Amino acid sequence: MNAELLNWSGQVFSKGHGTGNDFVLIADPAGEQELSASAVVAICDRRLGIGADGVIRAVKSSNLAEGRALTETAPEAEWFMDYRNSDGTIAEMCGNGVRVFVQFLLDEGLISLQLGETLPVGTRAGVKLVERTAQGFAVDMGVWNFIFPELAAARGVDSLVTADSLEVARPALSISTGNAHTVVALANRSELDELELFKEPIVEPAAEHGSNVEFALPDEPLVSDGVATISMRVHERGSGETYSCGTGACAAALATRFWAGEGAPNDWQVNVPGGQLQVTFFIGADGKEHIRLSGPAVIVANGTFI
Ligand SMILES: N[C@@H](CCC[C@H](N)C(=O)O)C(=O)O
Repeated sequence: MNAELLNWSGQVFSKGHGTGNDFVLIADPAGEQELSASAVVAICDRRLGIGADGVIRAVKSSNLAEGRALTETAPEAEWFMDYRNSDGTIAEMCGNGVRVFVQFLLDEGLISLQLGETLPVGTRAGVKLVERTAQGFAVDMGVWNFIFPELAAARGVDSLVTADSLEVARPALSISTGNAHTVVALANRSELDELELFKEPIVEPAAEHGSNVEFALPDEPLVSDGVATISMRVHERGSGETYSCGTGACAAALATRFWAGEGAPNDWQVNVPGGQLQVTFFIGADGKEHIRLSGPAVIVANGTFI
């Protein structure tokens, strides 16, 4: 037994996923559980631990410094999603994780939320509004921005991405949807299927703290019945290739809409190895464009560290 896991003896957890992006979830309302990087690595180890793309700790916002900072402006965000990548690094936001987080709070009896009701959730990328829907949850992910706006405006791309299976470096566009993403458009299905993502793709120039890299393939035709569809695979910063990335699906839809030009729709379906996500762009009450991400959230098991 890994010594890190012994420290967790008696702690209960749940295992869940959103379109195959999987997490170990822990309730720690009082913020008493120390979540070291090495403990996260041990928990996420798929052979020696439980196995997951990340760990999510549910803490009352008032019991965490980052949460307290948020509640000064948004006191309604009672719960904070403390998200960690499988390599132990901290990430600002997780689009799949936030849906699974709310399902976990519901299953644990920590909140009540009827269909159509919305829960404000504190994250390191601000407060996200999570609505319970018949299919799972729909999240107002807030506003987005280009990471290198001058380059994006001048050239439509801002960096080059090198991945093992691609013979030449590909032009890409970097977008923040709360966390950093770099999106590459692929030419055909075999490029997507044969993509080699064991090694981290190289992005030049890189975003300040690195980025998640999405490889997107537009459907042909891109738009059908007013909805644009793309397929995507992702190499996540701090977790490697995953079956899905919610914030990444938003970035891939945004980049493809940008490249498609005027007239591209605001409703997108993003097919990922673990399922399907819906992304919609809309104008929020603040007059700015927001992203709405919808998809399922599934808890598959509850357990106890021994
Ligand atoms: N899988 C998540 C994103 C998790 C964080 C990411 N790896 C990062 O470091 O930014 C999602 O569904 O958005």
